[in-house]
Amino acid sequence: MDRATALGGPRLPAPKGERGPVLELRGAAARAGGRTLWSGVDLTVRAGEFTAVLGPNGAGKSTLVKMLLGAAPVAAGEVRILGSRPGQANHRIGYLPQRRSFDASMRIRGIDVVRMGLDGDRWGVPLPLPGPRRRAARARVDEVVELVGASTYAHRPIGQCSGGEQQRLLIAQALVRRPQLLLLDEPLDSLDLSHQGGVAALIGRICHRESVAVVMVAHDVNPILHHLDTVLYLAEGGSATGTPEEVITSTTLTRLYGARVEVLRASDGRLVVVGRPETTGGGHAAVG
Ligand SMILES: Nc1ncnc2c1ncn2[C@@H]1O[C@H](COP(=O)(O)OP(=O)(O)OP(=O)(O)O)[C@@H](O)[C@H]1O
Repeated sequence: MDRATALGGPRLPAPKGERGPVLELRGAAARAGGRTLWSGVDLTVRAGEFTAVLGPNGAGKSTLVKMLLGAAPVAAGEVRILGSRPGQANHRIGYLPQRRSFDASMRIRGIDVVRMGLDGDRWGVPLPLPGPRRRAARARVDEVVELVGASTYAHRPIGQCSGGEQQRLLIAQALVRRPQLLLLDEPLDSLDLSHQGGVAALIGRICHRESVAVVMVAHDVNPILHHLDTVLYLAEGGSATGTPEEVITSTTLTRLYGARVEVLRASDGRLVVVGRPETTGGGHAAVG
């Protein structure tokens, strides 16, 4: 299941251009605050694949995302994104950081927030463009707003949009430059259940229909379970990689945590982890 063995050793093969994997980690390790957060991580993500990064608070999930953007060092092993080292292909990556929301008094329109993703400077004032480029930019913004189903509220001040609507607009912003990889850090956090389901389905659709590779940090796997191809579970400094059916099992999580953990399936199909040595208040009712 851990793919290190299947892929044979820590060295990465030579880049294969656009047809190669979008993301590859081989024997990768992360350090922060003077300690190793995780090590020996192997992961391959290809175009159109949806990967969830799960694990308890403090396991180093956000640090992984920062590492992929070149904002946190690779402590050991190899990491390659779109054939380059982390940080060198960021213009081809759409990124949605953790816990971003807008104050109710924020007057800027949703559509302008989306447009900022196109201009590169997400929080600056868009530069005036010559006519044809301006029209192309406007068409792309409209296209992506429609893709995320935000057309009816995109012209409202973003501060007046609901959390789920804001999240859709931010996903549109991350998508507007046609990224090949979408990095999402807990995009379902703080959304109610119905919005979680809607945004999860949207991300699944973007991934599988538009062939965008998605790597998403999640606390609860349940809203995305049916859209996922791969799970990377980080805990206790180690990792497990594979399909959700391979990773989210009593056997795998017991091995990873080094303590008895039971995975139960509720009658509605939701997975419940019991006995996980949880480090914070996430509870035992979710997997992640
Ligand atoms: N720059 C830093 N300096 C010192 N410690 C750091 C730094 N960045 C992260 N850490 C620590 O590394 C650990 C992992 O942090 P990270 O944010 O990656 O965890 P996480 O799995 O995303 O957690 P959560 O689920 O709570 O968001 C935490 O203990 C955090 O305090």
